[in-house]
Amino acid sequence: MAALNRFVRAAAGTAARRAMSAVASESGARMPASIARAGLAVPEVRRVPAERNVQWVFLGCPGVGKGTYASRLSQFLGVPHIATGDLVRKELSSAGPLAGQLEEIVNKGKLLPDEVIIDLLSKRLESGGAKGESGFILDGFPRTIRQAEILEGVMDIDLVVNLKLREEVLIEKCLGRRVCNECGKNFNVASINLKGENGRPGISMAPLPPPPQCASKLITRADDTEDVVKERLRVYHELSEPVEEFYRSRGKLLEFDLPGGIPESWPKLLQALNLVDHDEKQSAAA
Ligand SMILES: Nc1ncnc2c1ncn2[C@@H]1O[C@H](COP(=O)(O)OP(=O)(O)O)[C@@H](O)[C@H]1O
Repeated sequence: MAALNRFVRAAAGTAARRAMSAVASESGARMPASIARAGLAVPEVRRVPAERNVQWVFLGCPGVGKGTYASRLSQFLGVPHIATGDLVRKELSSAGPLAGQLEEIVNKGKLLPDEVIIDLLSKRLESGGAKGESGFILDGFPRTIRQAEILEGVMDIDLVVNLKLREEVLIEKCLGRRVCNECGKNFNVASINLKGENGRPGISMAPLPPPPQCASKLITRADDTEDVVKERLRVYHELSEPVEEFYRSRGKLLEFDLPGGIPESWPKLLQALNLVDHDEKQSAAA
């Protein structure tokens, strides 16, 4: 647990603090051209120091699309997309000594202990840093106030994007999610069409079909059953929602209501992040 110790000691402000921030900001640190172009002169929360890449966090309920948009944005900005859910699933498939116990927790829709997650994340950041990675988009972390406090103690998080969707859509999206067991990409068979009511706008989301090479390799996550999804939502409201306030009170939270599927949401998200200038809006929509 050396990596965990380093992360936790870092939170207390020891020498490891410098090591962890070095991991996040060393070699090749630069401002991506897209950000430089966009200027990021808008709200304070979107300021990124010129000497390093972005360090952003995606928050949001299960099924909201954190993985989809964090992954797109990471390609757009040239920074790694680090999803703790993916790290957990990799660990579960590794047949390590703890895999069985961890799997039981995950499949009940509960959160893993903070220490386990911090260990996985710390190792991932270290190996990325050794390969010259800089900056990140974190997805699925932090999910508790304690995780947020530890992260805040060791890294400068520039911006936290809070994705939001109606709860009935979240459940349908989780139940419709399929994952390619070879490349790990997510697809969705759900076709969502909810009418607006009581002042709320309607929402339509087309299915996200897999390409032919993934079509025969699709699996459903063991924690994407209706009961487990409802438990994950309950856990989110109880333990993870307070993390939104943690960042809101620090002026770092950007709330983003998804207006629909990827074709409508992606260009609007880029605009909300001030990552496209006027000429680029057309091509971003493509
Ligand atoms: N930061 C975290 N803290 C505790 N447990 C986590 C964390 N990230 C992932 N997990 C575990 O991995 C599971 C899957 O995570 P993820 O793919 O992010 O799910 P979701 O679709 O619910 O956002 C979670 O339900 C939880 O058991």
